[in-house]
Amino acid sequence: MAKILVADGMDRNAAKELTNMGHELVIEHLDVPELKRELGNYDVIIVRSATKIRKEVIDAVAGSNLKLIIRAGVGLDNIDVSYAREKGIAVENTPKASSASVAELTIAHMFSLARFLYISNVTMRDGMWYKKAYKGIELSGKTLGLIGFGRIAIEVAKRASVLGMKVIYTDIITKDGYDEFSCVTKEELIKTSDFISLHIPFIKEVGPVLSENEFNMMKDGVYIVNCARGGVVDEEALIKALDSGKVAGAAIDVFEEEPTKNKKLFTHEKVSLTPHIGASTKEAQARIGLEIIDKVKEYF
Ligand SMILES: NC(=O)c1ccc[n+]([C@@H]2O[C@H](COP(=O)([O-])OP(=O)(O)OC[C@H]3O[C@@H](n4cnc5c(N)ncnc54)[C@H](O)[C@@H]3O)[C@@H](O)[C@H]2O)c1
Ligand SMILES: O=C(O)CC[C@@H](O)C(=O)O
Repeated sequence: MAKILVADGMDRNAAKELTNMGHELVIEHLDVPELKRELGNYDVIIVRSATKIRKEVIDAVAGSNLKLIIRAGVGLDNIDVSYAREKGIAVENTPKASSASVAELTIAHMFSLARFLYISNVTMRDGMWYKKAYKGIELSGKTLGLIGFGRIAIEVAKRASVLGMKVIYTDIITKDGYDEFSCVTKEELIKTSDFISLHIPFIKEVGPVLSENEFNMMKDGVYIVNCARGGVVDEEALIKALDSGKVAGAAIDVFEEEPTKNKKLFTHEKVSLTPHIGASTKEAQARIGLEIIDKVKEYF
């Protein structure tokens, strides 16, 4: 049986099930010095995005009891994965569970931008009635360009096409079986999309895939949605493009630093914001819980 540290919370039913299976669960968020001191006493740690497991933590616990790091989610950018594996610590994630939830948030953000939902909720609370200022657009008939065409983007594409959008995508890997959507080059996507939504991992060595150069190539009045990772869009270049009017609006769930301190971005009148909640639905968290149970069963 395993001693498991649940560092960033998890679905209550799944936690109960792990306990019923005989595992010992401690539910507590630890900071880096505490992780370095205490993580070696556990067999497994389960994290979401708040806990970072970097080289210094891995070095402190290498050769201890710790055998498995489970990322309750998709992105592994908060863990030094190859270094952990080099030190004999397995790393697993739960990649399938949240795709529908993130896709729904992406679509919600597109509506929010198109119809000023995010800003009219603010100004009306201040007693304003800016009816004339909020002349929106329909999503129907617009071109949605998806950068990355994996699990989440495919769910976005299906929903967007039902709304009457033309969906195009670009990916570094060829994707078969999606003839209803057009695969194009990144450059063509950037030049022809009315909405651009990103669904790729953040890779430090690659850096942002949308920077000043890409913004300059876009249609005037384009909308940007990022429910993928902070860092895949250059925040300063985005602010500049919003200020110039090149970008009509941006919806952002994920930030270069979280919680974000980029005041210019989070107070911008053309930005629809959520605090990294793509996977934060009851259904996604319940499915993630089930995937976690399967992962623990594989090892213990
Ligand atoms: N906002 C949230 O709460 C939330 C929740 C889950 C996942 N995510 C993010 O969404 C990302 C996508 O998740 P997924 O499950 O669809 O992953 P996935 O692995 O199924 O799909 C990612 C796709 O991006 C492609 N890709 C990678 N780099 C690319 C690049 N530079 N240009 C074009 N294509 C590229 C890959 O080939 C792959 O097809 C995750 O990496 C994660 O960072 C965010
Ligand atoms: O765990 C979270 O809160 C976010 C998860 C999400 O970004 C992911 O990559 O799965």
